[in-house]
Amino acid sequence: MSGTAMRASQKDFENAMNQVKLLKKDPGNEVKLKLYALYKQATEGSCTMPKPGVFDLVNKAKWDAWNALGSLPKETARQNYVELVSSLTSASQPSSQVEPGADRKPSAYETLEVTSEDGITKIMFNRPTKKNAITTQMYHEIMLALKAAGKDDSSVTVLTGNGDYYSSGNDLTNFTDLPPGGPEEKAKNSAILLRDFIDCFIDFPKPLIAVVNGPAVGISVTTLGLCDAVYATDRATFHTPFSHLGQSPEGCSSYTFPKIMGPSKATEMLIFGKKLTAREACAQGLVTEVFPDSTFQKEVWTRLKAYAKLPPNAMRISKEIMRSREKEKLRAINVEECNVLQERWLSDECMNAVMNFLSRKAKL
Ligand SMILES: CCCCCCCCCC/C=C/CC(=O)SCCNC(=O)CCNC(=O)[C@H](O)C(C)(C)COP(=O)(O)OP(=O)(O)OC[C@H]1O[C@@H](n2cnc3c(N)ncnc32)[C@H](O)[C@@H]1OP(=O)(O)O
Repeated sequence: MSGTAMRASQKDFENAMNQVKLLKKDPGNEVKLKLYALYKQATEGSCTMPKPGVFDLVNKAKWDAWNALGSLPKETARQNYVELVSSLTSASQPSSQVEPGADRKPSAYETLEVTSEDGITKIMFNRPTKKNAITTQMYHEIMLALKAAGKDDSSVTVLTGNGDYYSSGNDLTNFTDLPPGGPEEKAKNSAILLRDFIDCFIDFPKPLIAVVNGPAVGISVTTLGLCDAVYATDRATFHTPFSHLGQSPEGCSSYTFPKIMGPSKATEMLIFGKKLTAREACAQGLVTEVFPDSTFQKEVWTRLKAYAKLPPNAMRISKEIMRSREKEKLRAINVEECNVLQERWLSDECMNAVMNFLSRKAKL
């Protein structure tokens, strides 16, 4: 088939189905759901299947995607399927032009961009089109990057985001990828993953600085309480909508937030989900300093480069003496929060909130 104006034939459709199997890169859960829905609509017509139960996350996500196509005609679904596959295959074609930096070593990370320069290791969340939401793969990559940065010869480490968001927190599609043991096994594995992830922050040996380039949500806010300094653009906001999501605090925030801002301000954030502006978060001690967005990057990086010239061993030792008394306590709090969350993730309140977001009924 050439051009999108022509109707896709059955042959085009079959070719597209074969091309999907040959895709070199996993197109991600959302695209796979779209492909599934279009395939079902093209071959069987509108969805008449009974809706799967709320705990049957994968089948429910598939059902939602198919059902959302309503009465889309079979021919249109076939056409859309062929076009979607075509866009995926052309995106994965190697470019004939040499990209700048093509001779650089391929990155060890798919979801991060990690660079080391001027004594600073910068770990940048790099899923800008998904507002840097943190997938399971990304949790693992951040842990690897932090462990490597803790041992490299840089003096300070920076966490930041690519694009307009710092991070929208946990990627809610993490809830749909169920192992054979179902939601219980997923919740158990996720609690272990979360505990190990947060331990990497607790144990990080050098100054760890968050450069908050835009809004931050959920776990990307709570981990700020474990960083050594937080610099934010005045465009940033800070939002922990745990109750809205049927969840409870993580990242040791049940301890660090009341300590930083006092119990009632922490209650507003962690229980009532109040979203703070950068200036409010600074007044409450969660943010170290706020900069105008227009000069944010320039001012912050000039300052960080100066800090990175300070003697690295002195900085390490000072951090150790400032933080060591709290480490055991933080680890214990981390375990406790993960245990509570493991139960919360299986609750109707949490499942419904996640499903509402995934079926596009709710946003924060
Ligand atoms: C069974 C147990 C499993 C448990 C697994 C958990 C493992 C560890 C958990 C640790 C706990 C962490 C707690 C938290 O972090 S809570 C916070 C979770 N985050 C959210 O609820 C944010 C949800 N996102 C939104 O409300 C909005 O996207 C936004 C951030 C307000 C931005 O809105 P805007 O209109 O500007 O942009 P879009 O919505 O169009 O976003 C662009 C695309 O990005 C996708 N997106 C954004 N954020 C997320 C997210 N957190 N999870 C998944 N996808 C996200 C969005 O869907 C758009 O995608 P599209 O272009 O394909 O439609």
